[in-house]
Amino acid sequence: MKKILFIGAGSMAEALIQGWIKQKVFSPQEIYVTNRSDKERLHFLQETYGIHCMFDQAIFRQADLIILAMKPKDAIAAMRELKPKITAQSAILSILAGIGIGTITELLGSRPVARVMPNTSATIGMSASGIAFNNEVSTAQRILFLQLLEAVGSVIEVEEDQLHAVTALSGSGPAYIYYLMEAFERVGTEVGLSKDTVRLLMTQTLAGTAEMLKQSVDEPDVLRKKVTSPGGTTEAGIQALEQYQFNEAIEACIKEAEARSRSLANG
Ligand SMILES: NC(=O)C1=CN([C@@H]2O[C@H](COP(=O)(O)OP(=O)(O)OC[C@H]3O[C@@H](n4cnc5c(N)ncnc54)[C@H](O)[C@@H]3O)[C@@H](O)[C@H]2O)C=CC1
Ligand SMILES: O=C(O)[C@@H]1CCC=N1
Repeated sequence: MKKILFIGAGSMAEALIQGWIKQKVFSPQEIYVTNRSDKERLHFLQETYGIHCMFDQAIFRQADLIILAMKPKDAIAAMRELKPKITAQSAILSILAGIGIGTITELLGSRPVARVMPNTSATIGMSASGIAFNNEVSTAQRILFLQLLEAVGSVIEVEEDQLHAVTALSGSGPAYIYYLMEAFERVGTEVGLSKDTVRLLMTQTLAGTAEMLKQSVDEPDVLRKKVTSPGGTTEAGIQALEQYQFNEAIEACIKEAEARSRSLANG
């Protein structure tokens, strides 16, 4: 039986735990989770998923895989605390935004490290993840890491430096879409629909356009123009988006998030 140890028990850790249990990648008995001090949170996770939150410190030395899932701002101190507790054999899967593999091996010693940027859609097995490996990761471990992320969504291998852009786009991406949905629901009710009606219409519209983008040979601009009747409603809506600098807003959103990821790397 494997031993998977989460250091950090927040929303992303829970998304992976829930996804991996649901997809039967790991049994609850194989998952151990700890955090800094929030025992109530740990008990919630134990009660909800049947994982271990109270366990012998020996688990740190027996862990086959350690998942770094604390906040970047807490990561350096957390890894300093962790180093004496673990052996050189444990592989690391880090989901820490911004924190480089070099920093991890500096603090935890040379060992196989996979750096992953998933997103919270891992909860329902639909994460979009980017992954990068250091040279210590064997071919077998690389296959295992990719299988772990494929079990909770799509995964693509990138250069480590590209993970800053991955974080800005798909790591943070769900929040941008939720923010968009909040606006649709706010304005949709102002123009006479119930919140539930807007939720149904717009979740289906988002799902449908996502599937169109996956299945169609057309580029997004071609698909957009197929919706935009000259002088019609869509044209009026797009003109309003241009008037309020939609493209500039999206550019700033992604570039600011990418820059923040790089700043997290510098502590
Ligand atoms: N929330 C998201 O959508 C995503 C988050 N991430 C990354 O996942 C990591 C966790 O993010 P969230 O779950 O959102 O944060 P969170 O704030 O919900 O959870 C952070 C966890 O780390 C624990 N922690 C802090 N210091 C610790 C220490 N010294 N030892 C052990 N545990 C410690 C906290 O107790 C808490 O359980 C971050 O590095 C973030 O960049 C990556 C992809 C998506
Ligand atoms: O907001 C954050 O920093 C984390 C990383 C990507 C999504 N959430």
